[in-house]
Amino acid sequence: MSPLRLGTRGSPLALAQANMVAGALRAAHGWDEAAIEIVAIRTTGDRIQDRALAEVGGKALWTKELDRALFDGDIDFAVHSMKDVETIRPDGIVIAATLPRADVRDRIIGAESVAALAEGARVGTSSPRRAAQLRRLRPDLGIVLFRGNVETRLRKLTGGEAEATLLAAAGLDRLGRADIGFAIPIETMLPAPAQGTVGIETLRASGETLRLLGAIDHAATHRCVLAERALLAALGADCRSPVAALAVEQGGAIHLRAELLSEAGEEHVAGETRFAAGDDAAPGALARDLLARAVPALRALFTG
Ligand SMILES: NCc1[nH]cc(CCC(=O)O)c1CC(=O)O
Repeated sequence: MSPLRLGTRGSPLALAQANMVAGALRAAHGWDEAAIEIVAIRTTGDRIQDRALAEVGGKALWTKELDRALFDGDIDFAVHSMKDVETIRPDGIVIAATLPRADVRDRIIGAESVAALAEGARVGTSSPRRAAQLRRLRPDLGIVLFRGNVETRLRKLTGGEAEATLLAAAGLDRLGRADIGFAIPIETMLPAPAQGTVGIETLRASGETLRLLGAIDHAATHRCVLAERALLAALGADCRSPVAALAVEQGGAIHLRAELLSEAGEEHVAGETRFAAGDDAAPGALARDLLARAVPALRALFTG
């Protein structure tokens, strides 16, 4: 059998996640090391390091090159942090499987909590959601742009470019950095949609590959990711919008919480809904409820 080609970005986190997927597939199918070949592909998002991605304007910054490799047949499937995957995907590409969700929380590095930050402290982040949530909680804080992978951001912190930074617990854990930072409770900061989830995409028409990937799907995580992404779609939002959302499934019911913020955090609307897994209309209904309750200036940030 020729090896299955796994496409991934080349960052240390992306490679760690690619190896988790390869390991899960080998275990599920009893394959040896040679059954999967890891193909690292540089994306536009990896190339542009000096600007806030929200300013770059291009679409599908983390996925375009991997999508093309799928369509060109250069890879059989692609592994992504689902948090970074565009809300609207090209026709023909499907999420074949998701790994079990990791810790969904953000961690703060440089202080024990958001409340414990010194008056006027600078916090480095490039995430509009984190910046807005921080400003809402602590209008006195300064937000400075932090781009780059996890190691780069930690180096900027050590270099004194900010007093603190926020990073996803899932990424730190997967990079073997479970030792740093303090988890922020989700009641204080709701995470980004799909935070902590690794997804595997392939062509809808890939037949046998789709079936092989399905063997490692964690169904509850998959349903929660789809619910969070359906909310984003109904809002007309993407991974650069100041939106937080978290779905949790328990006993066949999904609890979906969400929050919209203005960029400076002064406007805010939050809501939640509970629905039976399989009720595909519920996330969109929550999105419309949030938009209806948002003040016009906040609603204007979304096109849904
Ligand atoms: N936007 C970058 C990104 N995409 C996924 C993760 C972490 C892993 C995850 O949330 O699944 C990170 C880093 C971070 O936000 O700290």
